[in-house]
Amino acid sequence: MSADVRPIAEAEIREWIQTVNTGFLTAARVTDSDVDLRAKNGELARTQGAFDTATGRCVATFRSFAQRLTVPGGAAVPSSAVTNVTVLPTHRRQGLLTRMMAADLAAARDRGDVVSTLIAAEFPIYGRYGFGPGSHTAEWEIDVPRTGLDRHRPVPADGGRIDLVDAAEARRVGPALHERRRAMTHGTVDRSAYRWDLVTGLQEVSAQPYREKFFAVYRDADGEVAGLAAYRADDHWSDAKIPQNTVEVTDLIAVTPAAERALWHYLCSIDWVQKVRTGYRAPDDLLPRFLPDPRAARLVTCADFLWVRLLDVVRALGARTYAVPGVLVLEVSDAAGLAGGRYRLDAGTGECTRTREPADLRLDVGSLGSLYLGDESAVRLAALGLVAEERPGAVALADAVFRTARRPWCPDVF
Ligand SMILES: CC(=O)SCCNC(=O)CCNC(=O)[C@H](O)C(C)(C)COP(=O)(O)OP(=O)(O)OC[C@H]1O[C@@H](n2cnc3c(N)ncnc32)[C@H](O)[C@@H]1OP(=O)(O)O
Repeated sequence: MSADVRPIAEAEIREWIQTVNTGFLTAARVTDSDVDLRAKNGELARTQGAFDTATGRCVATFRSFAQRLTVPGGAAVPSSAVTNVTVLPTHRRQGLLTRMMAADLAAARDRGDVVSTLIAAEFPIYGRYGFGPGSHTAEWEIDVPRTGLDRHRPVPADGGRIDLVDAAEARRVGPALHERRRAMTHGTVDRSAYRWDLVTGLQEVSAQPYREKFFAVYRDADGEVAGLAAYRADDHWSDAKIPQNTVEVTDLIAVTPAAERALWHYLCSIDWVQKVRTGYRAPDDLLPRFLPDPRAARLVTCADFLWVRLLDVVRALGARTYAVPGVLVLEVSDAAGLAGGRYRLDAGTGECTRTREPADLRLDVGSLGSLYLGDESAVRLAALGLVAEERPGAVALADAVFRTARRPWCPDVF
């Protein structure tokens, strides 16, 4: 079967969304509102489709959009975020994703994007295109009675206060809070106005119907908003008429540890609630240690999350800061020919340049993507045979240079 791969036209949006829904195993029918939202919020030039040459039908989809990724030290680099990747089951393993990805990465590099990012549906898909797992995510289930928290005193002890607000108020205060957190958390990406509309129910797409939530805002002792939690609860009672509700947290944005602590305490203090599912958090989240008994928080998910593909090594490595000084010469291989070469990183000055000096380490661009945000250990990659040491001590130095005290975290799904 042959297919043409190209950006879609406006008249093809409906069929393109239907293909996304089918590829993601969602039977939802595409509505006029879905089409309008995609037309307003997607750049058609960056929205690719593959069209079967025999039938003319859209059989594969791919989209990228402009994003900002916070790197260690707090700078934000321009990223091309990849999403809505699907190939119909009838057309898989014929190279369609490979063609769409090649076109998108080349365009992103030509545009001047420093990295490309995505959240992989399955681990084995994207390594071949030069992406590496750059951050991880974790989820806990809290056994509330076991926490040891005093659930009869949910009011913050630090002079702050918590108020329940409606979705419109959450939509109003949320973006500034999210931006503050993005600037202080490497691995975080910006959240668009469109996404804010979706998570607060102001807009809805048929493939992901909105379910009502509660929103709690934390204000510190000075009255400044420093945290927001969005959550839902189910309605379970035992035969003995004992409430056994579970709270599912969909978002908890805090810009101070005090706000974070107060919101978790609040969520664990709601009458009837026996369990709290935290939603995706940082793998080194403070949460378990906020509880008098941290074992009450059982880790239920720990997996790779944000994948990073370096497109411009000089700008990428030059944008972040490093834990310790040191000079490393990296020989980076890139099968796609986009970012390969030999680079000299001076971690003391933060400068990265192309060089002809002998290499200290050899690695491929995906492994550099795994090191980039500070999550992965060079020592571990060397043990796996993914980093080769050309100068004794270079692996240990790379480990010290690249890693960060707190692990990167991307709270947003895109
Ligand atoms: C960022 C996001 O949107 S993540 C969402 C990804 N989409 C999904 O998971 C939806 C369901 N899956 C699909 O739609 C498709 O299988 C895709 C998009 C993952 C792959 O599309 P395809 O057109 O089949 O990929 P393509 O033919 O270009 O495959 C290239 C290579 O990757 C391999 N590959 C592709 N998908 C997978 C997979 N899921 N697991 C393991 N290997 C895979 C292929 O076997 C092939 O390897 P080969 O060259 O050694 O034969």
